[in-house]
Amino acid sequence: MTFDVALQHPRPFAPAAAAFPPGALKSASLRNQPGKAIAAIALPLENSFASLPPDFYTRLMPTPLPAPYLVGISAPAARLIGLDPAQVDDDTVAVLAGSRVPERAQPVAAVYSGHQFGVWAGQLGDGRAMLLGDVATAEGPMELQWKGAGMTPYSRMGDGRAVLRSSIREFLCSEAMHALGIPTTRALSVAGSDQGVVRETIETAAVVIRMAPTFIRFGSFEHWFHRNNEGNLRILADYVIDRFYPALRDEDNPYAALLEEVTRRTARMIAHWQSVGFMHGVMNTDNMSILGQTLDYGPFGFMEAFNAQHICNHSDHQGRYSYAMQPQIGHWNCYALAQALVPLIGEVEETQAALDVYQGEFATTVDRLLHAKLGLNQLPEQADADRALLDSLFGILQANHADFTLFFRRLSGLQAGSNAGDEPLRDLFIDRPAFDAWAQQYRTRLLLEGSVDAERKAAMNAVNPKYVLRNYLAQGAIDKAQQKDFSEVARLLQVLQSPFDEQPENEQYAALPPDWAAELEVSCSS
Ligand SMILES: Nc1ncnc2c1ncn2[C@@H]1O[C@H](COP(=O)(O)OP(=O)(O)OP(=O)(O)O)[C@@H](O)[C@H]1O
Ligand SMILES: [Mg+2]
Repeated sequence: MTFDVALQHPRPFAPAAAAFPPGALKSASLRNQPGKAIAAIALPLENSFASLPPDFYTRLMPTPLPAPYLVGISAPAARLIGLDPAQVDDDTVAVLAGSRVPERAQPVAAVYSGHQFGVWAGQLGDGRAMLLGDVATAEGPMELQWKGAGMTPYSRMGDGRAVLRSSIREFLCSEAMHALGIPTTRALSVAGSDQGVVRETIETAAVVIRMAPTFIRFGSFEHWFHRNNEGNLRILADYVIDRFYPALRDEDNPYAALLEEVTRRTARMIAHWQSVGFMHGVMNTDNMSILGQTLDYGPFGFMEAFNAQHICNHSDHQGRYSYAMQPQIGHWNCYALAQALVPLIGEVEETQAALDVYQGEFATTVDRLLHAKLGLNQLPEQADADRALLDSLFGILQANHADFTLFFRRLSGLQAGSNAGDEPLRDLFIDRPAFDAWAQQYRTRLLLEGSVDAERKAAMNAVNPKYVLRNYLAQGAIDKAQQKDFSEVARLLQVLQSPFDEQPENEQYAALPPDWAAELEVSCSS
């Protein structure tokens, strides 16, 4: 399938405003009363983000949840920040829940704006997320953020809380995506409480601790652009460049270089999503990380029965964020960021040039990833024929609604010289002759490059996951957790942390969804 990344721009670039009013925005006032800081765990926290002027955030304290308990912890994420996952005592759980604040924490909620479903939404901000600070790790400074820790000045109509259901989903998927090698924010933990939270029904509250070098979003830049505050726009861009993209400082126009690099990373991230069938569900510009990491796991889904038009977000009536649309929307979102950076870049042409790298970067990455999924080398003279081979593959996957993950995993077992081992693959298709015809083309292509079955199988199994977070698996863990049995959260996490391994004892986690899960719908409610 060729992904179409041509897009309708929201509007032409506006010229940079001649002058910006100084200090256009005062930071929102603090609504939460500061609580008492208690050294529950001795995290050596700094807060680099809080060194920005106060316009960028509000200092505040989380609202404690009563009697918190641990629902899940990611051992690798814990070790990354120097925590021993086996030593989680009550004080630590209280910190993970936002019920206690580490002594060195300087909690802040950040302001941002954004485009939601293609429409300018104005000011949003961390309505339920709060940054504790950052910790030095082997991978560089890592910010820790509570999600669901109470109201902030940016909560608007919301209650500042997150429910157990959505928190488990975010926790599991963050770590699953990381294990798949896809750029993403991480998740350290989920802590729950019996405190009720009103959604469609009454659910219970939970807090996830997320980790990322920064949670700055495209919408953080759009915020200052739309307020005509070039001073703060520049402060934010300089902060991001100096801290996260220091090599760009030496470029002739560091702001254009920033846009180009973020555009490239975004294109690559979305190419990775397409390659594993991940659908984000809410690709609003306030959910786009300035680091090109997957951010905000709400109504996401992994493709099961293949349908390029699949919409994983029950509330997305137009299908704006369907699987097939994701590449275009990634470009659209970069456009919104570009618009916000025009005042710093100066030249509209230079801005456009930085944005124009998107299609090429996406196409190159997706082509590389799809070749790897098929176990094929990229041969220049075969480029057109390979495109046709991929087009016909996606055509039969679509026509047969074949399971995306199982197809690619089983494909590694196909033999180049014989159809003797085809049955598990053929079984995924209703139209078996269509599969046979495609398999014959594929075999011809394998033989052309002298592909060796065993080598190809090993290489394909290293890129085609066996285990992804299917909605029904997440739901099974959630159902048990809602009965206070957290064992399935732990087990599923463990399975998903090695998605490419065979794990014979966990075969059932690679199975097709049961009938009851076919109509499972995921809403924005979280
Ligand atoms: N329960 C809530 N209480 C307060 N604000 C909320 C709540 N749910 C969402 N928001 C806010 O609504 C806006 C858009 O919500 P969205 O679902 O994209 O974000 P989120 O899931 O809360 O957070 P994040 O993007 O940090 O993962 C954000 O400003 C978010 O903080
Ligand atoms: Mg969000």
